Amino acid sequence: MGRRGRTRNRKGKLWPSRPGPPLSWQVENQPNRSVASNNTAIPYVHPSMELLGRLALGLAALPAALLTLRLCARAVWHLVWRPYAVARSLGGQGIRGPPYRFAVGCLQECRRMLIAGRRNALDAGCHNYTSHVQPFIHKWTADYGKTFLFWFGPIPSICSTDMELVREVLADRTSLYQKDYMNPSLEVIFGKGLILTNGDDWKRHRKVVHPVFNQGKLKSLSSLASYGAQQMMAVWSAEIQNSNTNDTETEMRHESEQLTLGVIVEVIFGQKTKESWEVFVAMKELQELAVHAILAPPVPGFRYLPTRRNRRTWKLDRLVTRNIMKMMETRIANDDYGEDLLGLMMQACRWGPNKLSNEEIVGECKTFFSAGIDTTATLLTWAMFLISSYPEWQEKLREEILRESPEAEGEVPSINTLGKLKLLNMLLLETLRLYSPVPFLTRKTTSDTNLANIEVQKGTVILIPLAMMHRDKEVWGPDADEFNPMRFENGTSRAGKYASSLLAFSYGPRACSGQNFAMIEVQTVIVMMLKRFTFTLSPKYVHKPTNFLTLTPRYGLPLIVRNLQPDEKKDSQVLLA
Ligand code: HEM
Repeated sequence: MGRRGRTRNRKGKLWPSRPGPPLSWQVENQPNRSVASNNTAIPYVHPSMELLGRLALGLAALPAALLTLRLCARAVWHLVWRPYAVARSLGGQGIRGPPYRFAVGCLQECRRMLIAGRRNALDAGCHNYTSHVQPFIHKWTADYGKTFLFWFGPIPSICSTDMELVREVLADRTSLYQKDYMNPSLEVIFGKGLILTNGDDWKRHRKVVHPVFNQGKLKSLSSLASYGAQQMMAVWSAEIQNSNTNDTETEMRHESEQLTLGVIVEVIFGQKTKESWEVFVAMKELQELAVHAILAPPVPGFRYLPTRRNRRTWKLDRLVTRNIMKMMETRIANDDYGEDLLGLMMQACRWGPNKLSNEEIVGECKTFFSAGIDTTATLLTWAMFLISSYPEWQEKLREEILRESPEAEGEVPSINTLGKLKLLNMLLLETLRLYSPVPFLTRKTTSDTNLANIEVQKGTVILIPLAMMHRDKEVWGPDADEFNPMRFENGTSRAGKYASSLLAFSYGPRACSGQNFAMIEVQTVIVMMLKRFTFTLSPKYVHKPTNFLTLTPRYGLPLIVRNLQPDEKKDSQVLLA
C-alpha cells in the first residue's frame, strides 16, 4: 500500500486509511462526466441539491439521536443518579443499609446468602429458620436495625419489621402503597386478578368475587373438604390393613396439596372436567416456571426472548386461557352459568354493573388457583408437622374434638362445632405465626410520601418480612421462637394482646379474602383425621423450610399414620369425663 492509502494514529504509527473509491472512479464521476466505465448513465446532481439531501438525511436521523440520548439519560438517572440520591436522602434520616451495586443492587448478595442458607438442615424442634430462609433480612436487620434500605436491582427497597410503620402501610386506603408484580413472571400466575389489581379495578373485582366467600358457600366448602379427607383416609386405612405393623407412611405435603386442589377446582369450576384438570396441570407447571424465572439473574426484556422456558410458559398460558374461554362458551350455549366462581363472574358481566373483561375473568381464575391451593396446603402441612412433633398437644386436641364434636366418625363437622374448638384454633394461630405460608408482603409507593417520619420517594418498594415480625421478642415475648399455642388463649381479637400483630393473612383493606375459607377447610380436615388416626414424624423427615412462593418443607413431610386404637379413644373419653 502506498503512502496515500495510510493515515497516522495518535502514536504516529501508520494505519491503513478507510478504503475510499479508486481514483479512476472519482475522476470519472466528476460533474459533467456523464458516462461511467460500464457505460451506465449517471444523472447529474447539482451541489445545492446534494446539500439539501444531506440536510434531509441529518434531520431524519435527529429523532433517533434524541431518543438514544433520552434513553441514555434515563439509564444514568435510573442506574446511577437515583440510587445515589435516595441512599443519601435516607442515610441523612438515619436509614442505612448494604451498598448499591451498579444495576444489580443487592440481588447477587441476596442470592449468595440464600444458597449458603440452604445448605444445612435444622433440628426438627427449631422453629427459627429466618437465617436459612431469609438470610439477607436476618443479617441486615442485625447490622442496620429494624428499618433498612436495600436494592432490588436499581429499585430502592425499604425493609421494615417496625410494627407502627408496617401498620401504616397495610392500613392505607388511598392507594398510596400499591400492589406491584415486582417480578413480571408473577403476572403469568396471578393475571389481572384481585391479588394484584389496584384502585377502582380492585374495588370492581372485589364486588364481583366476594359472594364466593359468603356464609352459605362456606358451609358447602366444609363438605368439599371432608370429601377430600375421606378419600385420603380411605387410602391410609387400606394400607394399614395390608401392613403387618398397623401403620403406614404418608407424604403429608403432597396429600394436602391434592386435597386443597380438589376443593379449589370445585370452587372455581364447579366440577372436575377435562378442561379444568388441564388448567390445573398447566398452572402447576407455570408456577414452577415462575419460581425459576424469579430466581434467575434479572435481565431486562429477557422474558420476551423465545428461550425454551419462555416458549413453554407462553404455550401453557395460552392453554389456560383457551380452556377457560371454552368452559365459558359451553355455559353460554347451555344458558346455565353455574354457582361457582366462574359462574358468578359471568353473571356479573351479563347483568351486574361491575363487569369484568374476559382477560380479567381468566386472571381471577388464575388468582384463586395460585392464592388458594398452596397457601392452604402449607397451613395444613405445618399444622400436621407441629401436631406430630408435640404428642401432648395432639392428645389435647383429640380430647377437645371428641368432647365438642357430636358428629360420628367420618361425618362433616358443622361450622358450629368448628367454632367451639378453641385449642385447635390456638394451634392454627401458632402455626400461622411460626410457619406463615406467605413469607413476606410487598408494596410500592405511588408518590413521594412521609412514612412513619421517613421521607420516602415515589417508586420505593416496602418489604414486610412476616417470618421476622412473627418472632419479634418485643411483641411476642422472650419465648417468641418457641411453640406455645397458649399465647393465643384470648385469640387475636382487637382487645387482645396480639391484636393485628399476626400478619399471616395480612391486615387492613387488602387482607386475605379467603382466610375464613382456609381456616374452615383446614379445621375440617384435622378434626376428621384426629378422630381416626394418630400421627408421628417419620425418621425420614428433614427439617428444611424453604421459600418456594409459599413456605414449604423442602423434602416434604413424611408422617407415620396409625389407626387410633379403641382403648386410646376410650382413654380420651375417660379423661374427659
Ligand atoms: C392459609 C391460607 C392462606 C394464607 C396464609 C393467605 C395469605 C394471604 C395474604 C398474606 C394475602 C395478602 C397479600 C398482600 O397483602 O400482599 C392474601 C390475599 C388474598 N388471598 Fe389469601 N391466603 C390463604 C388462603 C386463601 C384462599 C383459600 C383464597 C381463595 C380461595 C385466598 C384468596 C386471596 C385473595 C383473593 C387475596 C387478595 C385480597 C385483596 O387484595 O383484596 N387466600 N392471602
